[in-house]
Amino acid sequence: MSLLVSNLTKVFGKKQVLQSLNLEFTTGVYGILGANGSGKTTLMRIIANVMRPSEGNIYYDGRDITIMDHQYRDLIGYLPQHVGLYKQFTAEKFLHYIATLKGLSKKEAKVKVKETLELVGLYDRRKEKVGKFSGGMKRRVGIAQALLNDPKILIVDEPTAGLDPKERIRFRNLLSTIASNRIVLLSTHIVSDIEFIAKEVIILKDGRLIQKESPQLLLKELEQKVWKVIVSNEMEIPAFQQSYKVGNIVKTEAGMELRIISDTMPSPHAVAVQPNLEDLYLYYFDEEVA
Ligand SMILES: Nc1ncnc2c1ncn2[C@@H]1O[C@H](COP(=O)(O)OP(=O)(O)OP(=O)(O)O)[C@@H](O)[C@H]1O
Repeated sequence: MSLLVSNLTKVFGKKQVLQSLNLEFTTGVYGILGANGSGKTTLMRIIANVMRPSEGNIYYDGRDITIMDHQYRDLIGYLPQHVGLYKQFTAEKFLHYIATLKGLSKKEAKVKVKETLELVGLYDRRKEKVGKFSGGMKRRVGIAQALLNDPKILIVDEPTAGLDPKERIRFRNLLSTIASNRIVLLSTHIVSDIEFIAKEVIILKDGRLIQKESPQLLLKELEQKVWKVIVSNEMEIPAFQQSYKVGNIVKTEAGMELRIISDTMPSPHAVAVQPNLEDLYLYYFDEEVA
């Protein structure tokens, strides 16, 4: 199974939001990482076939998705950033309702609703109203609805926003399980979401592809670019912040320890340290880590 994004461009008015993107996906989780406004949602909407590109094509197993039309839609499960759940419905009733909208027969719906509720760990809570669920549980209902038609391609936009750390881990593991025989595209600006589960990380900046690599390779490329510098006087910190990207600053017995991302050694006493994905985010996006 393969999904090919070819020369994809999207323009809104005069603004070019996606610029000649070329990407290929096979089964597994792909993390789409980018700062706010980098084009993640636009890319996902186009792949989900709810928005048309200005230029370029998408091919599923070699076939243009515009020609496949509803056949392609049947292959897609999409969980947008903000999904409207019917709060008065129980989880089970809501899923039955969506199954009807997706054109499943009553018999198919019965099987799939049970199966997806079990998969997302909500079968025991199926009789409870969705409005009473926690953020994580609502996201799991969202995933369940996206999986009802047994999609080959699952697209989830910022799925862990607003979840607590425990819910986030649970959600990540769920996506990992689902991806064993599907393409899962996950957009996020939270680095830890993709650190452990993504086969590849796609870094978007201003609608351009900056990197597409496994997390391991991306980190390897950062070796000798992440440094630890200890300063004895706090007054020295602003000078480093002006000249370099400075990550965490920690107070230690030896003084203030600065984590610095720099292609060159930032000070004669700097020591190279093991890079992590937070460093990667700072390296590519000159911003605070979310
Ligand atoms: N329908 C639209 N009309 C005009 N501009 C749009 C439209 N949709 C998105 N944009 C603009 O396109 C750019 C990319 O938006 P997009 O939502 O794809 O980014 P994103 O990476 O998903 O950001 P976020 O993380 O904030 O959701 C933004 O500058 C946004 O304002």
